[in-house]
Amino acid sequence: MAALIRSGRSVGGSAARRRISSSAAASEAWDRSPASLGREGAAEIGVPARRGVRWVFLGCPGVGKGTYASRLSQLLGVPHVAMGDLVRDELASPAPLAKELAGIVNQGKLVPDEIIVNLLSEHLKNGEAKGESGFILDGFPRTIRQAEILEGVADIDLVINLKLREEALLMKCLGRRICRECGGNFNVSSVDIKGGDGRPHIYMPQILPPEQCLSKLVIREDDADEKVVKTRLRIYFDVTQPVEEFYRSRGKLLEFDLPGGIPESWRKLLEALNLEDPANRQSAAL
Ligand SMILES: Nc1ncnc2c1ncn2[C@@H]1O[C@H](COP(=O)(O)OP(=O)(O)O)[C@@H](O)[C@H]1O
Repeated sequence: MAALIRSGRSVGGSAARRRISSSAAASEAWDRSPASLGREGAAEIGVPARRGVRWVFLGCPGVGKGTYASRLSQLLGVPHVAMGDLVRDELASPAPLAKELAGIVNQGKLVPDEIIVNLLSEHLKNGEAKGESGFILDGFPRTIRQAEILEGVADIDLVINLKLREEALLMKCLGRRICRECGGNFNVSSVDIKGGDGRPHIYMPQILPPEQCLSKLVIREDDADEKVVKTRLRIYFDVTQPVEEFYRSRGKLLEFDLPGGIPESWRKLLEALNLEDPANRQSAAL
């Protein structure tokens, strides 16, 4: 396990770990990000570039962890590490483990911690060898044991907990489509759930694929069956939700209720993180 995430400096050991507010954590991490530091500029004046952010995304299946983790990874210049993709790559490989994994994943169950930690460790080691620093983890940790292992090897700056009502999660999983060629993620369901009892109206439009992807759309096996999606949601509530408390008690959890579709949610997430997307600034100026 020692191989897992060795790169970068640690921002204090576990005893010295500070309780930091989420927005303070975000702006502190932003200060450390290659995007704001300017790697070339730093090198020119002889200052070594500091490490990239180490953030984690938590949230139920279908909530959109992949979408927002991927956008933030581009914005902050750190790798997006999607645990589900690492598992699916292993499934698609001729590795002897693939068959065993398929049985677990296609039933919506969690892969044993040891296998997951090995897959992640290997991936991060390869990234480290290529000079990568920092990460945005999506889909890890999913158990308290995984969170403890991660805590033993890396200081996490911030954990973003994405939240959405259960009815919407179910619709989003069942409507998810992936382009087998470009890997693009789309959704043929639109979510429109009335507000009431203090809950806001939720509207998330379909995310339709471009023409060239239309004939190449596939459905993930674990999204294809409502029973399997419900199993994944139940497992999240039983096994993964305690991980939220693990980070809440360490002052690292940023709770974020998705307000609607991607443009609105992305804008509000950036606000909550005290970040600015230059692409948004440009389009606002047009
Ligand atoms: N951290 C993890 N621990 C155990 N199993 C995992 C983990 N991450 C991914 N998996 C396996 O891969 C599947 C797909 O993961 P992911 O794409 O992240 O799904 P979701 O869309 O449900 O969040 C999970 O249902 C599980 O079987």
